[in-house]
Amino acid sequence: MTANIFNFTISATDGAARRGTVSTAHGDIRTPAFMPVGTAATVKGMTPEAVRETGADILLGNTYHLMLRPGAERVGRLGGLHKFMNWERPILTDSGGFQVMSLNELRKIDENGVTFKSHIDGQRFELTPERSMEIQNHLDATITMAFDECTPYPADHETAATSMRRSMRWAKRSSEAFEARQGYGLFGIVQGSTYEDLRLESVNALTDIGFDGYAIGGLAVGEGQEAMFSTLEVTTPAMLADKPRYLMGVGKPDDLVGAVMRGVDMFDCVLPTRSGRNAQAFTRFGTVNMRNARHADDDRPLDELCECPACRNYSRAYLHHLFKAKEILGATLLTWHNLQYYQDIMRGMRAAIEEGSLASYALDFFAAQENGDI
Ligand SMILES: O=c1[nH]cnc2cc3nc(NCc4cccs4)[nH]c3cc12
Ligand SMILES: [Zn+2]
Repeated sequence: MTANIFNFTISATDGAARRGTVSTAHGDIRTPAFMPVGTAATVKGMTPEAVRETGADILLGNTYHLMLRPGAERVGRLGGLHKFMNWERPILTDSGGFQVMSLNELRKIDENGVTFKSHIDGQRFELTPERSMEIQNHLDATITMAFDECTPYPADHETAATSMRRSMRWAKRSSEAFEARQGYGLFGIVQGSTYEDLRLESVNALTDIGFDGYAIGGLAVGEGQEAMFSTLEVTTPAMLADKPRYLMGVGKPDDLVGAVMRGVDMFDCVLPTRSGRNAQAFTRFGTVNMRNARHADDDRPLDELCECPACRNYSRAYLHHLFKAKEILGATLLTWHNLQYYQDIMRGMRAAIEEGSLASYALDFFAAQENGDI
């Protein structure tokens, strides 16, 4: 049922992990949640119905791509992203800043925002906190992300402080420009690189502004899992306990389990979809490259225990053939499998938190990843 207010309720906890529900104008999100990435208003190779069948409650859309093509105002005129891509459940859109900085060489950043040239037609664009809020409003995003700067990694303390403080000024401008609507939310983004004092300063600055949820940015940028986890260990305990926590751009299956155990509720990552198109399968026993010749005569399914269409109806030999022949069906089937496997991990953790058995879930998970037969 669609709520008319944006709300987060926690139904169980297990250590630092939380089992919750985010209720929104477009339906509920069961947390811990994984958001498939739908960059250009599509989860590549998947229909929205198929994405729903994997168990996803919410998708991510990219402001940078959509503002360039087909254009934010055009999507707005056509009824917004939900109608445009036929996904009526929650959609979170990012603010565009991260992708301008990571995808576009022809960009300039200053206190006001970022200016850049389109990689499609060379047209000049400007992204500011105010323009980003306007674009995400045209897209009719259920959850809007504040406009921030992801501090490059590594960064010395002074650089990280300067970058984080600019993002906090942009967070304030984002909050002031955001058009609040019943059932819609605005999330702030914590920065501060891997410095505990800066992370705490950023959490406090965002808490003072007041957001519907809080993302942890500036991670999954090459710092490695140990530094990511130690940064989470100092950051999540300082964040409001009754608001959703979203770790941006994460991650591999073991990142998800470790981050949920450290208090994270929401995730997005291109890995399951991008790897699926590149013949890499994520399974409970580890990753499998379906282009490897050893699969050519293997009549077994990818994973006997998986209920996705790829594992129910096809063999490894067939998947191997599809990738060798560069058939589109290979990308579709393996994308479906990877997304369903990611949702199975989230389902497993949601159930484990409800039972108070997340620690043993994690032990079994890591053991199978280590010595499974793949
Ligand atoms: O601080 C951030 N602010 C706003 N968006 C982000 C997205 C992010 N995505 C990753 N990692 C996944 C990656 C995707 C492409 C290159 S790295 N880390 C991220 C950090 C941020
Ligand atoms: Zn499967």
